[in-house]
Amino acid sequence: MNATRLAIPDVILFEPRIFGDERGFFFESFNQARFDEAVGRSVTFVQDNHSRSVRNVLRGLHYQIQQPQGKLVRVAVGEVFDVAVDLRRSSPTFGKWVGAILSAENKKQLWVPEGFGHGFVVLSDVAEFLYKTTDYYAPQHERCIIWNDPTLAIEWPIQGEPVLSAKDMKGTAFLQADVFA
Ligand SMILES: Cc1cn([C@H]2C[C@H](O)[C@@H](COP(=O)(O)OP(=O)(O)O[C@H]3O[C@@H](C)C(=O)[C@@H](O)[C@H]3O)O2)c(=O)[nH]c1=O
Repeated sequence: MNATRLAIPDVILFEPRIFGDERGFFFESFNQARFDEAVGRSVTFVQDNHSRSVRNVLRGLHYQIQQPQGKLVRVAVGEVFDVAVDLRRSSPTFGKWVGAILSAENKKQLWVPEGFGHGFVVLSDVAEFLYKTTDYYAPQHERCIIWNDPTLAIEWPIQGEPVLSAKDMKGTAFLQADVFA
């Protein structure tokens, strides 16, 4: 497993070692000891999520202002562009974003720590998105920043308008959003 810190160093891209043979493939999709070593601390996950979306669906930018969730995300079907936005005011990279292509083919995983907004857009006909979270879903603490916020200026690799949930259409501007200390 290869672990690479991105331009926001707390965000880590994992590339698992794939064992292919005539039957298909095998890889460790999660290894607690290796994960903790790469992150540099002990991380506990409490929830696993799985969503399916069609092309151009954009989910995000989501976070929980209390009970913040670290997320280890991956794609089992299709391809997405996945984004993490640093929402920690005290961070040197506050308001910056990083993105990565995650796909069933490349099997990459992104570690999006607590204190980040998270979202993705689907680049294939369908995508199945799997992720582990470090805290439970708490809708009362859920916040959404609008995907196309001009201050964040995320370069989503799509043409035209994405497909959004009613909730995500009403996302807040970054400059008005609740953020972390
Ligand atoms: C996220 C979540 C949703 N739900 C329910 C609430 C709702 O009825 C339905 C769909 O929820 P949403 O529209 O919020 O799902 P979705 O837009 O996929 O939300 C997810 O987006 C990505 C980008 C993230 O980062 C996740 O943390 C999460 O916020 O599922 C749960 O029961 N548990 C959960 O953990």
